[in-house]
Amino acid sequence: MTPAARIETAIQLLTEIMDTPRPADAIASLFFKNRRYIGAKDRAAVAGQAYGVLRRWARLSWWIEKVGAPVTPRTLVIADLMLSQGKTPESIENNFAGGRFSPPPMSDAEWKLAKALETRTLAHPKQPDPVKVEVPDWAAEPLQRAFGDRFLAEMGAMLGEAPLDLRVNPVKGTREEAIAQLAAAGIEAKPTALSPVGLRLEGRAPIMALQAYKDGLIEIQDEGSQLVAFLTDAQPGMQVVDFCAGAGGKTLAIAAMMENRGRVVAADVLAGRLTRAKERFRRAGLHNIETRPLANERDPWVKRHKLRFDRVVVDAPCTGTGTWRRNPDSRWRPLGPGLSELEGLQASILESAARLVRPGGRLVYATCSLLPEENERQVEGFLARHPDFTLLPVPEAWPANWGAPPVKDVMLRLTPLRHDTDGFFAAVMVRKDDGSAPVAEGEGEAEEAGEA
Ligand SMILES: C[S@@+](CC[C@H](N)C(=O)[O-])C[C@H]1O[C@@H](n2cnc3c(N)ncnc32)[C@H](O)[C@@H]1O
Repeated sequence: MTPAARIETAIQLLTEIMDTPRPADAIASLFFKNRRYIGAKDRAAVAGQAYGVLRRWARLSWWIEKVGAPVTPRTLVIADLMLSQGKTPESIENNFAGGRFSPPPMSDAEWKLAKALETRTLAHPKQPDPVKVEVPDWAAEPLQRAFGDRFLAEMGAMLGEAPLDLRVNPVKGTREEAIAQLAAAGIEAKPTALSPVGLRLEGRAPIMALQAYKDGLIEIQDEGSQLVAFLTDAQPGMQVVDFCAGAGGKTLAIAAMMENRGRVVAADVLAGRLTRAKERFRRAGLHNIETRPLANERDPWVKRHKLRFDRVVVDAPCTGTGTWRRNPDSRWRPLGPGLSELEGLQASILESAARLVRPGGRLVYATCSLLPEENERQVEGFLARHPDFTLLPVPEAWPANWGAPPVKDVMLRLTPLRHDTDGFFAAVMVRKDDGSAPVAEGEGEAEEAGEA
């Protein structure tokens, strides 16, 4: 592809991302699937340009609006070429030559924009703090309140790309074996600092094409997500529910901890996600997982199984503010419910799922959000309504034989700045075992769960 064709294709991709209410990753993957003639290097360049704009969106938009131009995929790319890539207006004009494989010629407003940005840099001291660190309006106030004078540093650490983390599946092999297999494929992987079964790769690698992946020895999972799963301290033989299992990232880690013994129920309201998760369970060689599609969090299955489970995980739907490095588009186009709707849903899911926990059992509440409204406030509210639950500090919840706990705090709050993981929150609560809990109804309804 010529540089002009790459620019035009990036503008097309960006237009699809801005116009389609789906995650950018899904849109990009379909975009390239429909254009198989685009080779790997060109694909990387086109995606790099489009994602670069998504990562620099607020600062680019700030400049475009300052100059009085409309914010469009074309002006965003023009501003990015000027401010991030040091191009001149003339060189951009040369690429915007029209014809089959180039962007149509620049309008007067676009030319004026390019000229106005000559000698400028992306950052400007007059940019408001949220613009400097690419924080959208809907999240600025709660994040500023949460981080105080660390706001700029914490959010600044979310501007770059996330590393690629893997989790080694102990059912299939050791971390050393995985490192050796990756090295044989020319991929350097280093042990993660906090997860005892994690590996970190700098840069991208075609993981899914590797034999180690196909054999289930490695899975893609952020180190923070691995740590949340380990806080269950799920033991072989236990009964566990992963209430918001989704595509099964944490279910896999939990079932592997249990060495394939006992039972894990992967539940979710999206049956399609559970179906996709089954393939991952199979690849991982895990046979102790059942799937349970739920109509909603108050599905009658919950009542029928109350007080039955040793461990219940609620990995609640959330704003995903902790994953902005991976999903820069989610800052600008939050696709699910808004914060206040999520707060109600999170409380309702926690309330219902808690019924499943047996006396002495654990309830792990987690999000990939950095917002206290979705995290500490939910846990505090739940504990105030349920004096039969108490908080178990992270160092006490952490499995005894898994090395040092990742943090010394009562609740787990991971951020890219401080832990070099995605942003994650988790709190572990235990139902008191003092004989005051109601007795479980009926027994042995395992056969009701779907086959994994
Ligand atoms: C953060 S994602 C889960 C990610 C997953 N645990 C993992 O580690 O890969 C939250 C999940 O909650 C599910 N969910 C949304 N509303 C729900 C509800 N009312 N009851 C149960 N699950 C729900 C969503 O479908 C989504 O899969």
